[in-house]
Amino acid sequence: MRQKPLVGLIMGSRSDWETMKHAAEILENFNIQYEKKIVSAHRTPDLLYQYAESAEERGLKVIIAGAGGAAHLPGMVAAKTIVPVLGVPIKSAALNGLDSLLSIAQMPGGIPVGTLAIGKAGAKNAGLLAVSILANNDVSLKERIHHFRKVQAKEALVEPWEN
Ligand SMILES: Nc1c(C(=O)O)ncn1[C@@H]1O[C@H](COP(=O)(O)O)[C@@H](O)[C@H]1O
Repeated sequence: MRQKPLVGLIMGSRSDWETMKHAAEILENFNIQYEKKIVSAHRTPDLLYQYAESAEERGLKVIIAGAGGAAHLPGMVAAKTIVPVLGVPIKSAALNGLDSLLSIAQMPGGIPVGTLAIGKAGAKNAGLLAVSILANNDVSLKERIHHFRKVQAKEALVEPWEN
């Protein structure tokens, strides 16, 4: 039987997938059950409400939301659920993602969104943060994160003149 998704990976547009696929890659590498979906506060507001309102009872533990420009998606999702929301600012063409970053980060007190860096690194880190949150209740996942960090540290020291 397929397990229920623990992480919801959503994005405002299909054009965000190039960035958000880096979060998906992390979730897949750690073998986390997740679902992915295009949801937009602007273009599909009813779907957004439905998605956010049902997230908790559907068993989602973390939502990763990527959006660019007037990036209202993460904040609006957070307004409608108590499931933790991690926001990924997509690098926009007009303002290089600074618009996305500020739209996601500058939430009013009371409705938190954990904001990551702009673009690929932010998406990757959102995936890793979701894994860390889930690992609080999963010892074997914790061990795998420790292993990931060890491998990463080793790789960081590979010198460019080595072959
Ligand atoms: N920021 C939002 C929201 C939202 O916040 O709900 N919905 C779409 N968008 C963003 O519009 C940008 C351009 O979208 P298109 O490429 O589809 O024109 C995308 O980065 C998307 O996240």
